[in-house]
Amino acid sequence: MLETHQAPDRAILLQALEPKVTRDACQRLLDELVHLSTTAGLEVHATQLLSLQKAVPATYFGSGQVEELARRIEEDEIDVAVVNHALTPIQQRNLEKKLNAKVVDRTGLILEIFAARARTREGIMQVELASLMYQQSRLVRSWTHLERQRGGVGLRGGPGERQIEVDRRLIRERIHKLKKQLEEVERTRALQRQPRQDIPLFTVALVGYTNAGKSTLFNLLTRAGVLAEDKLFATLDPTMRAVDLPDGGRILLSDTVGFIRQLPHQLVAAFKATLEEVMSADMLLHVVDLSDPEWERYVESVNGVLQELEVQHTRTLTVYNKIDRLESRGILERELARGDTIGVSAQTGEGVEPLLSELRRAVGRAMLRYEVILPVSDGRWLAKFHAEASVVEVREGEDFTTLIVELAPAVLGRLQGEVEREGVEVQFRPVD
Ligand SMILES: Nc1nc2c(ncn2[C@@H]2O[C@H](COP(=O)(O)OP(=O)(O)OP(=O)(O)O)[C@@H](O)[C@H]2O)c(=O)[nH]1
Ligand SMILES: [Mg+2]
Repeated sequence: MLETHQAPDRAILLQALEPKVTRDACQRLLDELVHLSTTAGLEVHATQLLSLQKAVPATYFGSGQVEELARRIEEDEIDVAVVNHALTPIQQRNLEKKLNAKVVDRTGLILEIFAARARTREGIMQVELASLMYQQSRLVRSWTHLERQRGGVGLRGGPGERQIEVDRRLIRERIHKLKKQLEEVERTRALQRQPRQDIPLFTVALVGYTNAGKSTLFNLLTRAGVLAEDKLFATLDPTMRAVDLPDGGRILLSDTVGFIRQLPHQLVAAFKATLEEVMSADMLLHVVDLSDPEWERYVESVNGVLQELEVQHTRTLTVYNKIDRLESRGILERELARGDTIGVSAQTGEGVEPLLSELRRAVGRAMLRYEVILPVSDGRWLAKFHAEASVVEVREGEDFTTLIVELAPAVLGRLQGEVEREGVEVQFRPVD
């Protein structure tokens, strides 16, 4: 683990210049790595692009390059080399030996960030599981690490195959146990969620590239005070809040973990449960940081993940955020002309009213609007409507109360059935 509580580790960030990729594109990947490394609590001392025709099996970079790097690392007293690629366990181990520094690859770095940011029990377990699965493939390395710690004391002839076996077994057992616990947590969550499926609240999930401003927008919309900071992955576990829309009506809004290009596959699997909220949402708000020159590329990555989650057909409104930072509004105007888009600044609040109205319209389209008339004395059914429907208006009469409610078709059917069975005096009338 990177020790973020002490003085930050000094890091050099390395990106290969591959033959088919332009120098500009590689530089942008390196810029993103700077962002990720800072988020992980590293002090970025230097960055370097290294030409690479083909990855070298033993050390990833070529031997001349590695020697030069080793010299620089020693001179500049660098603690960590971050490589913006997936290294094999062998490459990582060899590089650590030759560079005499800790070597972290892209997956390892993202795991570190996720581990530091996990909040809920489920999130923490998911990260541990992903990280154990990552370690499992790297056991050789963690074994050499153990050997170094023991300082060659020679426990029963020193750690050998037997020690690897023991470590392997321990990791396997822990993985097995975690998987079971996670299943249990997920079952409980599914149970807790069940009543919600019946509640006719329109569910909206915020999705988008990391740092796009989802949590800031979420806060603005809910005033819930959810953690928002200028670090990547500030949100790891989804948060859900009810939001009151102008002219009545409520939605359930959920904030989600930021997406990222090439999310390590171990994490995609581990975070599927976290993204369940996205998969069951009625509508997605795809938040885009329009002030980032890379925004188009990020939109593509996010769409890729949405496709993986099989939600590419869910109604999506693209929310161009951070418009307060734009020097010219030309791009914004061009993008807005495409439709199903809106420009906002989650920071200044600009554009939030139109966004709320847009949500209001979406709810209106998805839900049925009914006028319900019930006897004033019937407190039980009044409470039922408040609990199970979105009550837009209440008109108190002398003998009867009239409600304007919005509800999902399935809920309407169920409530009408109950009214009939119980023979209560409740009338429904559609409103357009
Ligand atoms: N100028 C400006 N900054 C913004 C705006 N919205 C968000 N930010 C800033 O952008 C940074 C990231 O915002 P977050 O809301 O944490 O982003 P996020 O999408 O939730 O990020 P992850 O949870 O890491 O995926 C913070 O420093 C915000 O203050 C905006 O409209 N304008
Ligand atoms: Mg966030």
